Amino acid sequence: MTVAPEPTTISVGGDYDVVIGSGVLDRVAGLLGPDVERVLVVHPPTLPGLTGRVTAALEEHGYAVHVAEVPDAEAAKTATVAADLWSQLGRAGFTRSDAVVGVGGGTVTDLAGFVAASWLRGVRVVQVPTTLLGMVDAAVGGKTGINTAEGKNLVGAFHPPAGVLCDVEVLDSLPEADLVAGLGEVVKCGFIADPVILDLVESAVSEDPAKARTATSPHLRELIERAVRVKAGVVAADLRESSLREILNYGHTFGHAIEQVEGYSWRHGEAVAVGMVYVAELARLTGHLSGPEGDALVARHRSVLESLGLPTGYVPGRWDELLTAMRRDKKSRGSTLRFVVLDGLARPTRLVGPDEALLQAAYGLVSRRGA
Ligand SMILES: NC(=O)c1ccc[n+]([C@@H]2O[C@H](COP(=O)([O-])OP(=O)(O)OC[C@H]3O[C@@H](n4cnc5c(N)ncnc54)[C@H](O)[C@@H]3O)[C@@H](O)[C@H]2O)c1
Ligand SMILES: O=C(O)C(=O)C[C@@H](O)[C@H](O)[C@H](O)COP(=O)(O)O
Ligand SMILES: [Zn+2]
Repeated sequence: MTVAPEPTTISVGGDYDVVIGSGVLDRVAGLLGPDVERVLVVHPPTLPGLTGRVTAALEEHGYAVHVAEVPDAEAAKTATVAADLWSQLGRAGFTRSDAVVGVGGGTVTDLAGFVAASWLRGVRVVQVPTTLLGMVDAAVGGKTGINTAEGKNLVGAFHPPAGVLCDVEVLDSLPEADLVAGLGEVVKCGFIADPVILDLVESAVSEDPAKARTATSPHLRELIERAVRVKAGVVAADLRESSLREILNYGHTFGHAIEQVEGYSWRHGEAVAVGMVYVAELARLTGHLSGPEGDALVARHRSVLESLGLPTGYVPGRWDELLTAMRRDKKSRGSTLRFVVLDGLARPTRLVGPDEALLQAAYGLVSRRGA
């Protein structure tokens, strides 16, 4: 019989904890604090069982629980959905000492966090991510937001959670494609900060490619913890993205552009995977990566992502739309585009205002018919 390892607690700058383990979902009440009376539990339509467990755990502790189901996936991250939640909070009389709990993937934690940030200018939020991507990235760090017709995450706030509960058991029901998309952000942490992540992924894939893509992979718990440590360290040092935090945006300028151009039919982690190959090629074209080592690092982007089943190419012929979307990236300053690129493995830096011809050439290097 294998015994599940004890939960791991990772502190984010001493401000709040991320708890990772089996069965930790039921600890939700302990994170709310003594003053809270009312709790709004925000969840997608796909998780009635998990939401019921969270709700029961809260009711057992005497909280007045209000449950709000929101549309699935990216359709949750709209002003209309946020406004509906504000109405629910208003009708139920939520005060500044009440709280929001987000139960779901990154789309739900982004929305729940934003609603908590904006209600009465900020109430407590506890995040219970139920996807790999939510656990390793979206629920940690206090970046909250919704989309507008013009682009991804264009409205939002920095609002750290009071705590994050990553119950790894819930990943058993996650569709494989969503698990793989979450591995895209894990791999990102490998390239920008912790290369052991890449070694672990590569060794898992060489042992058994199918196993590396499953929730029960023996490496998954370690990968989750390593990615959370990367994110926690970065956001503790630079919550408001004045500089260092931008490294977490590796691959996102092009990735977000794909998501928008594709009407959010691509998973975020898939689009970021292509975005990372795009910036790796851009780094080579601009001399940030050079020589055999640079070539090997670009090739490693493709090999590790493809070994997991993530996409590394995008269709040709969409340059104008992609460029328009990239201009709305939050790292842009005026008409100057800025990218996170690598000077080497785990050596992120900024590329400011590259020549448009090079941007388009990098697109040429990732574009493939049928991608
Ligand atoms: N705030 C941040 O720092 C940050 C970081 C990374 C990504 N994000 C955002 O996160 C979003 C992507 O998150 P995601 O990949 O989790 O997508 P998602 O929230 O759309 O979830 C993916 C799918 O999995 C389903 N699901 C969730 N948990 C499940 C479970 N345990 N079992 C079965 N099905 C389950 C959902 O209903 C959905 O259909 C994007 O909007 C992205 O912009 C935010
Ligand atoms: O936490 C961050 O900072 C990140 O950039 C993490 C990203 O993985 C995430 O997708 C984030 O939502 C992107 O933020 P944005 O500022 O580019 O909208
Ligand atoms: Zn992301």
